[in-house]
Amino acid sequence: MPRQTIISSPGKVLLAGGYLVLDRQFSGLVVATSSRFYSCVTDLPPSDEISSTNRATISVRAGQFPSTSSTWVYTLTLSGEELVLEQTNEAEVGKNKFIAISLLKTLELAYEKIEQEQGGDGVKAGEELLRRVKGETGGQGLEVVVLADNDFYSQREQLAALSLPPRLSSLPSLQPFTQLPRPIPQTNKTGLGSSAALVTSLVTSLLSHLSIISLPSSSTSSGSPSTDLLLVHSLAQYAHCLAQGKVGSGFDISSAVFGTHIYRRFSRSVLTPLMDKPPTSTISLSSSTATSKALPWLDPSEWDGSTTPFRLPKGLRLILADVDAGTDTPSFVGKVLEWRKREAEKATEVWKGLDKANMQLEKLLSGLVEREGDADYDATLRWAAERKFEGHAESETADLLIEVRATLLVIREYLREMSELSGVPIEPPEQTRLLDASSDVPGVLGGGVPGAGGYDAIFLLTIDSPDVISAVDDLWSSWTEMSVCPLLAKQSDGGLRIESLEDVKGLKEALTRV
Ligand SMILES: Nc1ncnc2c1ncn2[C@@H]1O[C@H](COP(=O)(O)OP(=O)(O)OP(=O)(O)O)[C@@H](O)[C@H]1O
Ligand SMILES: C[C@@](O)(CCOP(=O)(O)O)CC(=O)O
Repeated sequence: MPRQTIISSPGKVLLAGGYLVLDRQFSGLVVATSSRFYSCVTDLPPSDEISSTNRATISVRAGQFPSTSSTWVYTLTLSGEELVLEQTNEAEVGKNKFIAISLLKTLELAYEKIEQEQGGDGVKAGEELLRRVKGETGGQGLEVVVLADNDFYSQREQLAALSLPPRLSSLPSLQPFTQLPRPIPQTNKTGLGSSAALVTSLVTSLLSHLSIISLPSSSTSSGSPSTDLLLVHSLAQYAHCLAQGKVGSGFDISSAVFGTHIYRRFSRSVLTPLMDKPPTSTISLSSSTATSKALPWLDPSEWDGSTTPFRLPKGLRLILADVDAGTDTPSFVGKVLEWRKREAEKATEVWKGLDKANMQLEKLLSGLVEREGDADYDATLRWAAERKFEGHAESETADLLIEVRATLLVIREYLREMSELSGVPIEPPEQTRLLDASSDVPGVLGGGVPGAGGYDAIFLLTIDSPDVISAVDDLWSSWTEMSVCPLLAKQSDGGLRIESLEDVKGLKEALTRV
């Protein structure tokens, strides 16, 4: 049996803090999802041909997409004082920047770690890295298969093909890792952060497989993270920023690594020296290039972002929907920030007010977490599932639920004000109507547009009761103004996870399907 390493990362929902979280003064509430992205690394067997001792193959296949257009093959060659990574099938399948950069930066870091451990002989460290890529048995290299839970991509067509309506109750009928008909660029994503979860699981599975790091069996933001986990975080942030061509806030990578938490970003200057390096596909093994190493900049002690523990209270549920209004997602961030610059005084007022409401939401949700053990907690949630939160507050838990509802409305008001002032449809009127109607369903606390907003998605925070969920499902399936397709995902606290093949439903079948 060839050696195999499987790592998964959760998707994300930025419940509160969109735009604000780009600025270190403010933080955001990021909730990880139960839907995950998997990266499976397996040793390739030795080849029958006389394989070159100074070369290894690394192939990465997006398992649920057409394999002819979704397998990227690279060779890693040791040549003098360099390791060179080259894609061999670019003419046939094109590039996948997120994969190519993740591979290169992971190998670069792996090389630097080995060099550090071995006391500084560059070429020897390069040889050792190549040996690890080829595995104990001297195989051809590594085969990676990446697979995302169905939620990451729109499943409207797949449901229609099974004659199923786009309802929550239909989703379990889809095969896990359902095969999608078109290549990735022609596939609609749902906003769970496929590229961040891909990069995070990919770099971690490779570092782990090459014995560069060792991970705890599960990672959440509650315990203090290990140095290896923090290093994975900085590497994934770096690779993701390079592939995106910009330094975003990084909340998506942070939740892919640590799970649900309150996120405060790292200073852009942490990554500037690495982002400014000229692009290259080689790793120099010469010790005279010590100044251009990545490791010193990725050292966790240099990173000033923070993750503060936070989770949704027991008995509440996050429901998500992919809203396909048929619009392009324009570059909202640039326009909003332009407006913020132009009208600094007004924007600061809005930013501060919105931040206060976001932090109030965090305080109320944490207040509910503290009450989870109270004798009346479950009964109060049952009460809330039937009422529309009007009327007399019957307990402190009820007070908190009512306040959560009010605070979600305040946050939405601020986002609409931002929309109006900046001219960017963060919560456009179509979404307002959908959110208002959804918030009117008994047992729904409220909702909003996650992250940057727009027409793409909505989230609801509800009492986790089958009646409430099916009432939401009914409303959404009868909604005519836009097509609303629910996702299966719930909130989940965990971040990166080591997986075993048997424990993930459908994974074994998906890995053997070509
Ligand atoms: N299953 C996959 N296999 C390989 N690459 C993928 C896969 N899913 C996404 N990608 C990569 O991520 C890119 C999409 O990244 P982009 O940053 O545009 O979207 P995103 O913000 O992650 O989207 P969303 O949040 O909607 O998932 C794709 O072009 C592809 O390079
Ligand atoms: C607008 C912004 O704050 C959030 C974007 O979130 P999302 O990708 O729409 O979930 C940008 C960022 O944080 O990088």
